[in-house]
Amino acid sequence: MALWSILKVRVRASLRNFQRPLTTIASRVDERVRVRLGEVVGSGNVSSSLAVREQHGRDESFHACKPPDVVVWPENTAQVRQLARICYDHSVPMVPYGTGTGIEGGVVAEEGGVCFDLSRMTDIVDLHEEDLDVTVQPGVTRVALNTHLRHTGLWFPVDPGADASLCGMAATSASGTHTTRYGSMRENVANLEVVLADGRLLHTAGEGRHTRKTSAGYNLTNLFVGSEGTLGIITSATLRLFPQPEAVASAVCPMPSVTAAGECTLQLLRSGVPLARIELLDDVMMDACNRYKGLDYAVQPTLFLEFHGTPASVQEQIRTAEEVLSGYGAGQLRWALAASERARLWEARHQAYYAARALRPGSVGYVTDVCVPISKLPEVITTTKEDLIQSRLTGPIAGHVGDGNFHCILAFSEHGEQERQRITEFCHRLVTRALAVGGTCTGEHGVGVGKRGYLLDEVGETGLEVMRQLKRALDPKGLMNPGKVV
Ligand SMILES: Cc1cc2c(cc1C)N(C[C@H](O)[C@H](O)[C@H](O)COP(=O)(O)OP(=O)(O)OC[C@H]1O[C@@H](n3cnc4c(N)ncnc43)[C@H](O)[C@@H]1O)c1[nH]c(=O)[nH]c(=O)c1N2
Ligand SMILES: CC(C)CC(=O)C(=O)O
Ligand SMILES: [Mn+2]
Repeated sequence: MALWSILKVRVRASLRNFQRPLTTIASRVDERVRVRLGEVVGSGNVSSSLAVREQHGRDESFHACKPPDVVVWPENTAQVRQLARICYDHSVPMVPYGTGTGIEGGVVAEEGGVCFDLSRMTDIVDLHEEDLDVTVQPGVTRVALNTHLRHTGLWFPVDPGADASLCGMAATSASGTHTTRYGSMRENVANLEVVLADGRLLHTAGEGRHTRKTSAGYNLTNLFVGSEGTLGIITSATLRLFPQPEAVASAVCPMPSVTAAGECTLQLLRSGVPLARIELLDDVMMDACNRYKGLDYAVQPTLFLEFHGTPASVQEQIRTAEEVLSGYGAGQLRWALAASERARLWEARHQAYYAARALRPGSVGYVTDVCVPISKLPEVITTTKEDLIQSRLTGPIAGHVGDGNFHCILAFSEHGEQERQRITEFCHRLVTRALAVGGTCTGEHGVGVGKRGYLLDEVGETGLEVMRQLKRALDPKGLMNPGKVV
């Protein structure tokens, strides 16, 4: 098929996703099943109310709501296993739900079924301070964990903007602004407890094991990291912890262009400065953040930087970074040294999504999430900025540039058909551009329903077939979060 025809088919498929109305799929959960589910969790922990189902049938993205038939709130792993067994016996789909902050429609109940809301499993089960690790249940969020750890001198660094559940973060292979230094969920999960579709219990690294490394057999832990609820329900995660840095300094640094910011980022990474954070916000994003958070930063492409270490090492890192920055035309750095100032700065970055949408009150957000080899970042981000202008789209750019990962946040009105089409076409061009230079269609948000059409291009026929074989082996009836990823 000619390239143009492929593009048209893809765009049409994406538009269908956009336009799908809120639908209620014929219930596959009959009264008999509902009663059995209620017997496991108790009547206060199961609901078929439309409001509750609609709330669970969508995430924070534009993807159309499809409510599950029933929502259950298990309180422990034994209950999750019993519920899964009932669903398995009756061939009912299961959709795990963390905090619903996903961006690719991961919790949308494509085929109805039972939504497992895990927010009532909130125990921090095992904290091994000497081993630098902790085991948490799926209702524990990243902020709750770090609040709990505050007085231990330890912390968990993976920080998506939202206060997501840590098991949901494992399920989507999330990352955040600290990933450039501390890694994403892929590097920071040591073990997972998983309830499989038929109710069996799996410990991906063996029960009770929490080592820094292992070479014992297949890496089942990282099979489940990023599996988006399609292989099983994560009922606990063992996570690596880090000592809280002794000294921290953050800075805001205006740059002459996104190209200069991208090239400067590369040079900073090559210089060996162990940057704790390096984020790019373009001029439109800076304007949005200023307005949304009442800030007064210059409206131009800007790097947000952070350095961690001993006081002496932070000073040295800053000296090297300033030398590099000045070579790329950086403006005056504005420092945020007090904890409260730093918190304000990073809160503005974490809420970039809402700031972008506030540029158009009442809008919904379409978020892109490409990641490219870091050497390709300046070129891809520059072309993307030009494409945005040519397409007459308002799409602030926010990037975890230290990882080669960036987002355009396209705020649009649900009623503007032509604009939707331009957005879909722009997003398709962006993913194609990223794939062409050895990149990925999603650096951190996952495939969900939004990126399914790109997996084949990215991993190839054999890659996709092996993924599907794994799925069939673990979920032979296709009940785990159907319609997602593969
Ligand atoms: C403002 C803002 C800012 C950001 C983000 C969102 C928003 C609204 N995100 C996206 C989102 O926070 C991220 O994908 C989280 O990992 C989602 O976690 P939830 O608990 O909300 O999962 P949610 O409930 O949304 O589910 C997401 C997927 O995981 C599955 N799932 C959830 N819990 C599970 C469990 N216990 N077992 C098995 N499957 C499970 C679900 O079935 C679904 O497929 C993000 N992301 C990112 O990586 N970096 C970022 O910087 C940001 N920033
Ligand atoms: C909604 C997205 C733009 C959130 C995200 O990944 C980010 O802000 O980095
Ligand atoms: Mn992000």
